Amino acid sequence: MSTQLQRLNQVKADAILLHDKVKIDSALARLSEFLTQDYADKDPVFLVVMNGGFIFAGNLLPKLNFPLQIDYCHATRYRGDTQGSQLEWKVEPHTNLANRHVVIVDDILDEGHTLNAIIQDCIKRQAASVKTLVLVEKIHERKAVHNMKADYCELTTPDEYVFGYGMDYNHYWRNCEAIYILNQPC
Ligand SMILES: O=P(O)(O)OC[C@H]1O[C@H](OP(=O)(O)OP(=O)(O)O)[C@H](O)[C@@H]1O
Ligand SMILES: Nc1nc2[nH]cnc2c(=O)[nH]1
Repeated sequence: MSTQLQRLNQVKADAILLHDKVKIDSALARLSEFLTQDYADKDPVFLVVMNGGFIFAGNLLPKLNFPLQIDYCHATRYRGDTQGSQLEWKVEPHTNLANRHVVIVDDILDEGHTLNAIIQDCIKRQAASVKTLVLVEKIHERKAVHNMKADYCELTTPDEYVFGYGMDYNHYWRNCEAIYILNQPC
């Protein structure tokens, strides 16, 4: 096995389990109830933020038994690193969001710069409403907007780098079915 693969396996072996599959599944069940109450009659667009949002969206959206559309955008500011920098738009939404109820779906609200930029973009596109749906919120005082919170979120993480369930470590391990805290020097 290459040293790179050995290193990646070691990262997973050393990581600390934060939320297991059972906990994530029950968070998804609660989210699907709230979203059904709020959006069943609203013809919403769920705008999935690539790459991190796709596993969360792929598991949650099939639980919603009402008409909805799915689009995606890709904005990144970590690029496989554990520290964020300038936000880069890679793909903008394709759907015309004017007068639509938009729910932005992402894996994590950390400092919130990514979600904030996408919210502003949806407002600029004249969406009727814009809400945020994230799998996990990181607890700290460095939010892009004071006290920023997602509209829909059922899990939190301490102020540590996490991976799994869509979130990467050096572009790997998005495929973990649980969420782990990285336990290596960054
Ligand atoms: O709240 P913030 O501090 O802005 O960080 C959150 C963003 O960081 C991650 O994306 P990343 O830039 O790693 O791109 P990726 O989804 O392609 O991995 C994650 O998927 C969120 O979109
Ligand atoms: N994988 C991952 N991506 C992030 N983007 C912002 N914070 C994080 C984090 O803790 N883990």
